[in-house]
Formats: sequence, C-alpha cells, structure tokens
Amino acid sequence: MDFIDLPQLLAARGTLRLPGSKSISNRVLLLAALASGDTELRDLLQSDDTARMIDALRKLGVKVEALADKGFRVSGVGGVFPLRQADLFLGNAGTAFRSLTAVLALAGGDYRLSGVARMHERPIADLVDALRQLGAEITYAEQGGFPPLLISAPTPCPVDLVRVRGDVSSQFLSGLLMALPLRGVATTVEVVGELISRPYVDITLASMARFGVEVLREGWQRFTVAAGSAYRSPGVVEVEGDASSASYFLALGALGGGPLRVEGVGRDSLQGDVRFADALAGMGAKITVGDSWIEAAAADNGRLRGVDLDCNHIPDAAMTLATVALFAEGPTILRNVASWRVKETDRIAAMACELQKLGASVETGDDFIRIVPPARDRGLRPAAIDTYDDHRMAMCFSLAALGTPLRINDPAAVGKTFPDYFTRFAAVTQPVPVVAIDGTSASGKGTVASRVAAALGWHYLDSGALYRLTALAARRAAVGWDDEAAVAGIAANLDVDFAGGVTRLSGEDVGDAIRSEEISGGASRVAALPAVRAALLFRQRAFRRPPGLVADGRDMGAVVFPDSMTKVFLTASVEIRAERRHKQLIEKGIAASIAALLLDLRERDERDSQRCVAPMQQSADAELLDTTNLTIATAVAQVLDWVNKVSERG
Ligand SMILES: Nc1ncnc2c1ncn2[C@@H]1O[C@H](COP(=O)(O)OP(=O)(O)OP(=O)(O)O)[C@@H](O)[C@H]1O
Ligand SMILES: Nc1ccn([C@@H]2O[C@H](COP(=O)(O)O)[C@@H](O)[C@H]2O)c(=O)n1
Repeated sequence: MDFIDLPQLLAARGTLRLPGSKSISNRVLLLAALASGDTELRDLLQSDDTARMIDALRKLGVKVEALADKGFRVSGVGGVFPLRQADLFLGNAGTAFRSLTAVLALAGGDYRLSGVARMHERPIADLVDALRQLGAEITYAEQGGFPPLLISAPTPCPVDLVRVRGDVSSQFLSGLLMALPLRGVATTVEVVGELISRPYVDITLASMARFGVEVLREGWQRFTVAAGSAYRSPGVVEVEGDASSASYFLALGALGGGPLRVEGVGRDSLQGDVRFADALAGMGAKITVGDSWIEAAAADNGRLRGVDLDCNHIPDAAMTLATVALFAEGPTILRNVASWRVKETDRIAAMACELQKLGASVETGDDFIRIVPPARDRGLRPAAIDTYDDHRMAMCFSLAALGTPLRINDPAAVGKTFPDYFTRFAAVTQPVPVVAIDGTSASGKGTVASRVAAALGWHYLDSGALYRLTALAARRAAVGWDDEAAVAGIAANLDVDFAGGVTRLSGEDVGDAIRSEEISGGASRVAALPAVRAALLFRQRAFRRPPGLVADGRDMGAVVFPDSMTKVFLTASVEIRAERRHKQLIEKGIAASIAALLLDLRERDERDSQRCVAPMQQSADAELLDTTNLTIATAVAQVLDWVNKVSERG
C-alpha cells in the first residue's frame, strides 16, 4: 500500500495561494460549455474532479483548450451538444455526475454515465425522479436508484412545476437548476424537505447569474427559471480559491501557532465554507479576514475549546473541525452532518474509526459525531490512518501531525481536489528536528548519539536495537532469520518498550540478551530483508517527538529521516572498533576474543553495506567523523558543533 509518513510538527506558519474552488470550477465549466460564446476560465482547479468534467465535455463535442497559467478556454455550444451519443466516466466526481445527469437528461441524446464503485453506491433517485417529472428518459443500468445511468432524449412535457428533495444532497437541486434553461419554458422547482448545504445552492445561483441567467428565489423553497433563459458567456471568469481546502491551512495556523494566511478567498467569497473561519474563531483561534485572504493564528493562551455546532452550512469544512477537536479542551459535537454518510465514503463512520486510532473517544449517530480528545498528558497516539479513497479524510488527518508522528495510507486520494496538498503542507510546517548518526558497527554511534541527545535535551533512538529485538524474538519463536515473511510479521508486532532506558521485549528486560555476538549477527541478517525494514519503518519514525530526536543506525539519514537537519557518518578503523567492543564485553563479564570480533565486525560491515535495501553508506549530505583517534568527548563536541551551525543558519 502507498503511504506518506508525516513527522510530528512543531509549528505552522506562512502564506499559501489556494487552488481554485472545486465547486465553482465544475459549475463554470459546465455553464461555459452550455453558453453561447467563448469563455476564458482563470485559476480553474486542476484536479481529478475537474479532469472528469473536462473529459466529459470533450466527449460531448465541446472544445476545451488549456491556456498558460492555469487558464482554460471553453467554446460554448449554445445549449446543444455537438455529439448526441457518449459514454461518460465521471470517477467519483459528485459535482460532475449530478449536474451532467440533469443537463443531459434535458439536452436530448443517448448517454451512459458511470463512475467508480463508490459512485455507484451514492443515491441519485431523488434527482432522477425530479427529472422524470419533466419528461426525462432515464434508466438505471444496474441497481435501481443508483448510477450508472442510461439517458435518452426526453419526452416533450408541458409541466412548469417540479419537486425535488433537498434534505439528502443539495447537488440535486443545483443540477436541476443549471439544466432548466435548456427547456426554454418557465419552470419552478419546489424543494421538498429542509434544504441542506444552502451555501452550495448560492454558488449555483451566482454562477448561473454570471452566465446571464437570474433565478427567482423565494426563500429556500421555490426557485423559478424564466422562459427564454439562456446562458451567455461573460468573456472571462476568475475562479476564487477553494474555501474547503482553505480549512486545513487555517486549522494548521490555529493549532501550530501561525500566523498562516490563505490567499484566494476572503470577505466577499461566494463559498459558504469560508464560515469555517467563524467556527475556528468560536473555538478560540485568532482569525483575521481581508478582501481576498484569511489568516489564522493560535489563541492567546494557545488552547482551543471544544464546541457544539450545527454544521449544515459547512458540511465539507466541518470534517476539518473533527480533527481540530483532537486538540481542543473538552468534547466537540458536530451536528446535522447526515450528508457525510453519502459522500466519497460514509464519512461519519470513517471519521470515528480513524479518530479512535489516535486515542479519541467518539460517539456517532445518524447525523452527528461527538469527539472527546485524549487526555492532555497522554496526547495523540502514532497511528496509520486509512483514507477510504476520500480526499478530505487524507487532508483532515494531516492536522494530527501537530500531536503525533503519523502515517497516511493512500495519500493520492487528495488528487480529487488538491493534487499537491502534501507539498504545500510541508512548505508551511516545521517538523520536529532530527540529528541522524549512521556508521559502521561499534564505531561509537550509540555512545555519541545518546550523549548528543542528552546535551540537547532531545529523545534518542537506537534503531539497531529494533533489529536486534527482531532477531531475538524470531529466535525465541523458532523462526529462521532468513524466513522473510515470518520475520517481518514478528517485526510488525514486536511488543517492545524502552522506558527508563531499559530494553523490554514482552515485558522482559533483554538489554544484555540482544547484545550477544550471536544476536548481533542475527540482527544484521534480518536487517537485510526488505519486508523487515518496511515493517520497522514507521515504528522508528514514531520516535520523532518534540523537542527533537537523535537517531543512530545505518540508514537514519538516507531512509528513515531523510530530512534530518544534521547527518553524520561515524566510523573508526576496524581494529580500534574490535578493541573497543572487546573492552566493552569484558567489562560486562561476557567472554570475547579480539580475533573473533574482528571477523564478526568485518562480516557485519560487509553485509550492511552490500545489501540491496537501505545499505550502510555515507550519503553525500552527511559529515564524516572518523573516531579512530578521537575521545568520546571530542566526537560529541564535533557533532554538537555541526548541529549548532545548522541551527544558527536557521
Ligand atoms: N571515540 C571513542 N573513543 C574511545 N572509545 C569509544 C569511542 N566511541 C565509542 N567508544 C566505545 O566503543 C564501544 C562501542 O561503542 P558503541 O556501543 O557506542 O558503538 P555503536 O557504533 O553504537 O555499536 P553498534 O554498532 O554495535 O550499535 C563502547 O564501549 C564505547 O564506550
Ligand atoms: N538503522 C539500522 C540499524 C541497525 N541495522 C542492523 O542491525 C544490526 C544491529 O545494529 P547495531 O547498530 O546495534 O549494531 C546492524 O548490524 C545492522 O545490520 C540496520 O540495518 N539499520
């Protein structure tokens, strides 16, 4: 499985230009295609969802040209698609699926609309039922009430009133409204049930108005499109930044100190999700709003409060509040989020499951989620977060990195709306610093690394101990050191604890047992197995806790912590190393011979440096420290000097 490991973060600040709004991008793409005249769309979102819409429009015969600098030119077809037959695959793009269903059902032609498996589980009967009232000919290709859909030319139908449910997804109403000008006659839509996610309907109405069609709105119950309404290109449309995407960075600013400014949305934004900033302010964050930017910073006392909030108006951004709740004082209750259940995944269930992995207590109902953060002294637990092919799950949970190192599985899910999310995330966050000390066996890595850690007041990781523990546990389970799958299974489930400087395996102190020459050899054999290294990777990264980490091993700088602030490759002549190890063993009362140790060290160096995965080698960005003629104190002083120089450079 693909994953990204996020280091625990110390702070977040900076400025970020948002990608274009998904909701606006997909609406204006469709309206520009239906309009008469060419439209230049600037700052359009470029992501999976917009790619699906563009692809579909091209298959319908619409000319969509990419211009320089995130621009697109759409040659409008004046309401008549040139191609009257098409098979459209819309992935998991709800905005594209619902609006194209409505438009194609009234446009005339034979079309098949399908998507990914999850799209085929997302109900669409309410929209289909509404369209059928207008004469639409739509059949379900597989399961009744769900995509895929087969659409053919509508039967002429004189009705001027159509009813649609508004309490499942506002996209049904939005799709219907955008399609109505194709009828040419006055049509009123009456919403049945309470309309949810009203700000998204506002975006629809504003987008239609931009293309010359004013909808008469009576409360949130009746919407009328006048006879003869037709879309006309406004020439140029600038797409504002995505307010839902802004929520992750505003939350980062509030949790990570800030100030963190997002550019592209502000006071006059069309998007309801800008009100996420109000919710964050309600939790105690400092929010400043400009015409086209919003900035978030931590509360004066650095703490946020849990809230009890109706989230009907910010259904997408509300997910971000669920992970912010992990850091708040007291419980947070997010109400009126039933629509989460029919999104990219059942977001209430998915959110509950993943929040619990981090140590929160969670209660859920049909339309709410209640989150109690873990006790402050316990903090968040390192965890591997599943993302359910849902971009928002991946982005929301990245915030947990302010409390723990974590793994995000299938991070490419962000491609739906924010393909370079994790690169932008890294640019505005400051991870816990690491000093990596790699090198040959018995060169003094552990001695130097632990003293550097003590001098800095940082944590210390002896990564070799994990390979030694794996070798010991395999031996005890009578598993051969070459049995890759079995040893990797043991590594993945090691019950180890280093509390108080004591190395425990399943509760037993094994500090001496793992230092025997037999286990040293076993450790270097199991360490050559790729599956074992993969199984131990996140476990090592989970040691990266504030204020910093000094880690020693063979691949700390190259593989485990490639972004280490200082990398050192420590070595000494093999003869000196054998002498030091001999002295060390004799002092512990363990019998040893220099000749045997020499042989063993040479063998381990050879195996460690020649293996195919993460071989021991000095990387180009590592400082070389040969301790053959150095005292321990001099070696430690040299490393601290390198660390200080990097810190001074900032
Ligand atoms: N510069 C030095 N001068 C003299 N003795 C040293 C020096 N550095 C380390 N030693 C001694 O060498 C022995 C081996 O050091 P240490 O255990 O730190 O090595 P290591 O590289 O971590 O070994 P391993 O690869 O087995 O984990 C220890 O007894 C340590 O005190
Ligand atoms: N990052 C690491 C650390 C260790 N190993 C292997 O484990 C053996 C024991 O390590 P020590 O540092 O305690 O000597 C060592 O010989 C390596 O084979 C590793 O591969 N990567």
